[in-house]
Amino acid sequence: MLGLFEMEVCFAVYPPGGFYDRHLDSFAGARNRMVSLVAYLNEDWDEARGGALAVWPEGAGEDDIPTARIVPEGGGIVLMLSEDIPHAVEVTTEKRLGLAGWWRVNQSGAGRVDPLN
Ligand SMILES: O=C(O)CCC(=O)C(=O)O
Ligand SMILES: [Fe+2]
Repeated sequence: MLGLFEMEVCFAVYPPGGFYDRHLDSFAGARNRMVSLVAYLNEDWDEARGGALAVWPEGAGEDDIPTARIVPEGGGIVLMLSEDIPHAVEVTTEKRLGLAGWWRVNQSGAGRVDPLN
C-alpha cells in the first residue's frame, strides 16, 4: 500500500535554454514523494523545439540511454514512481509550460509534524 496522503504541485516554466538534469523525484526509502505526475500545457508542441522528457528504467546506469523520450504536447500526462524512475528534461528552445506534482505520504511521528505548514 502506498499510503498516499496529499499532493504537492508546482507550475513549472522552462525558459528557452532550460533543462533539468537526470534525477529521481525522491530518494529511495525516504517515503515522502511516492508518485510523480507531470501534465503538459503547451499546445501544438513541435518535437524540433526539444524539451522532451527522457525516461530511464529503474536501476539504469549513468551511461545507459533513455528508453523513452516523451514530447511535452499539451494535454499529455506522465505518471512515474518517484523513488524509482530516473528522468530528465532535455534542453528546450522555447518556453515550456507544465504542472509537476507529487503525491506524498504523511511522515508525522514523534517530534515531527508533516506537513510543516
Ligand atoms: O516537466 C517534466 O517533463 C518533468 C519535470 C520534473 O522532472 C520535475 O519537476 O521533477
Ligand atoms: Fe522530476
